[in-house]
Amino acid sequence: MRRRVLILGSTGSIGTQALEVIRARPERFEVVGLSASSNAALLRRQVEEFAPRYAALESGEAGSLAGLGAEVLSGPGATALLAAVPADVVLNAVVGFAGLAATVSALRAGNRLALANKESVVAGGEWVMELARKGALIPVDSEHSALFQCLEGRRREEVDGLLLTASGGPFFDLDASRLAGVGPEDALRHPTWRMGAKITVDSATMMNKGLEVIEAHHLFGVPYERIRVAVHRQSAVHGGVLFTDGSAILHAAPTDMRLPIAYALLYPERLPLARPLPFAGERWTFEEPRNDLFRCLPLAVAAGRAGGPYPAALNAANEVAVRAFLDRRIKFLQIPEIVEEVLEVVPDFGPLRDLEAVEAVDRWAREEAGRRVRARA
Ligand SMILES: NC(=O)C1=CN([C@@H]2O[C@H](COP(=O)(O)OP(=O)(O)OC[C@H]3O[C@@H](n4cnc5c(N)ncnc54)[C@H](OP(=O)(O)O)[C@@H]3O)[C@@H](O)[C@H]2O)C=CC1
Ligand SMILES: CC(=O)[C@@H](O)[C@H](O)COP(=O)(O)O
Ligand SMILES: [Mn+2]
Repeated sequence: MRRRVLILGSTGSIGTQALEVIRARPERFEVVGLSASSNAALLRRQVEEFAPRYAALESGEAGSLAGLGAEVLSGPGATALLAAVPADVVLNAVVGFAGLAATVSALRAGNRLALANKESVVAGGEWVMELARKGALIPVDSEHSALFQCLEGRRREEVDGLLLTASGGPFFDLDASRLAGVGPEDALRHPTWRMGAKITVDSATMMNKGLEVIEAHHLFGVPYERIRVAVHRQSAVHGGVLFTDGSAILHAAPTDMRLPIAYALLYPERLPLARPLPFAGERWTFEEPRNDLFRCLPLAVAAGRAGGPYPAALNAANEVAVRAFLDRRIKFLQIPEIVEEVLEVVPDFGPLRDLEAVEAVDRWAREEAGRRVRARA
């Protein structure tokens, strides 16, 4: 049976790799819909190649998608609308908080969600997980796909904790004085993965690992004190489950996002996309994170533990600060500074029980962070 898939964020790093998987095995998939933010030219080429029933564009030249046989959804909210179209699986590969509405829409429609957009789970927290419990969510983030695979068929009461590995990013060996001078071109040189700009900067600050700790806490229901992070420069081991008898089951795979993407799209089947690692001759190292220098990881864990509006505020402040860093309006070390300052002034937002409530926190934190960026620019 061909899986009917919707790819949200089809023009990005995850989206294009998902289409590579589909291109390699066209007999296994039917692309029902594709969506992008503003890259109409690439979306048009994708529509020409994959002939989906729907094409969605949030902003930009939607007129250029006309005449291809696809129904065009355009304007703000087009992606979330597409996410509710009946499908076997929806891949959410949108970047940032903008992906939350689509996550909610897919889950509410009863669609299975292959989730790359970690910001949805970070900002939406328990409330999104309640929606996910009613439907089905398969993680795409490499560490969470690893954990998902290690947990399959295990007795939950025998799980003692989780291990997330971090590459350490391009700056792990630098000292504070050198870190102060790094620019976007340095941060965008990830040592092991090729990814979109936002997540690549998050990897360099270690915010990516902080977001992933929160993501793991919600996806797998494991308390923060039982989630460990180890810096593993080789990015061969992606995660592991620690058991009460002292055993650990680790997941190792090539640094190739097509594997977790394909696993989530065709779950529980595996596609022969790559060869296993050679193992013999490899050297693997596991180190403590440098929390004194890379403040985003402990800030994120503290926000996760605080709960309520804190993770959404952390995420929004980070998105604003990363954008400003990429635009050279602030320095690298000002990213954690701004995030920390915003977290210090989070007011009481009451319980976050719907999208509007989470969006209110996001808006507030963006304003707070934006003011702090302008003060430094
Ligand atoms: N890249 C990777 O290897 C990994 C990524 N992830 C996560 O996956 C998600 C996507 O990352 P990545 O592919 O790197 O990001 P990219 O920046 O490469 O791509 C983002 C995609 O989202 C679309 N998009 C941006 N804003 C909106 C919006 N407001 N509404 C709808 N679509 C939008 C973009 O469209 P357009 O091109 O038109 O701007 C693009 O298709 C992130 O949450 C990231 O953390 C997780 C693990 C690994
Ligand atoms: C591929 C993937 O899942 C990324 O989230 C990756 O883990 C980023 O690498 P870091 O370990 O450097 O954050
Ligand atoms: Mn990851």
